[in-house]
Amino acid sequence: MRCRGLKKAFGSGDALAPALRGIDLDIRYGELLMLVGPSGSGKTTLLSIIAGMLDRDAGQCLVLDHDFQQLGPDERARLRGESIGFVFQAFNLLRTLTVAENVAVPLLIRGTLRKEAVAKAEAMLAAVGLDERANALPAQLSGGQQQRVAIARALIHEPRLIVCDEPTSNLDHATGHHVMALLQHEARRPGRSLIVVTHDNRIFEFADRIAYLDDGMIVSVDGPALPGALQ
Ligand SMILES: Nc1ncnc2c1ncn2[C@@H]1O[C@H](COP(=O)(O)OP(=O)(O)OP(=O)(O)O)[C@@H](O)[C@H]1O
Repeated sequence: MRCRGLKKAFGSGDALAPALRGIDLDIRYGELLMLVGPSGSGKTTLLSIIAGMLDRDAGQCLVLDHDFQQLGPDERARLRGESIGFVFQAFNLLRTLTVAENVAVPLLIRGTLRKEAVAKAEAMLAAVGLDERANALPAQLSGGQQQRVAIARALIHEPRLIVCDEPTSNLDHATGHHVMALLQHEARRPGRSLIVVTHDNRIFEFADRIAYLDDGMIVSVDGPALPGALQ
């Protein structure tokens, strides 16, 4: 992922409010990058542009060798569905499907047979410590358990880029560490990258680099320098 001079504002006229004011950022394969900064500093806006959910106003952004903004709606949806896994603050679980079926959805959409998809979902649920809840409905789970279901769903189709907005916000310390270890393991696999927006300083230790945002700018990047990157 490579962003240069990325700008985004919301509103118009007198109410125009810049959210990103020129972001330069690279993410390499095998890396877990955290985006950290005060509320309103632009973290979710940046994540949304990287994940192709929001258009930028200016600058460049190449994700998995594609510029989302140059793609039509079908191509965008296909690239997102195949190559990006999402973990949002709102878990967006489907209430009428079981936990295993929810996790299986990304595979079912891609045409995997139901039996195979659910078996994979059960294995992924075991990885997040929820195999015993596979047949429950989401409403029967705690917030932290639903968070882990959302993480299992984001990983099941082995996306090359995983974007997470506050993935540990509903988790206790031990569960948060367990989930971050799983995410870190995913980021280490060949051809993978992971971006985590977080306020949770208990998980900073899992980052390869931490980019600090303030007022729509990256003010510093901690961690090993990237060759050729603007830091
Ligand atoms: N859809 C929107 N419409 C108008 N303004 C928005 C919108 N989304 C974000 N903003 C504004 O853009 C700025 C950056 O918001 P953003 O949500 O990216 O910050 P953040 O760092 O993720 O904050 P938080 O940590 O509270 O989630 C804020 O001033 C916010 O009010």
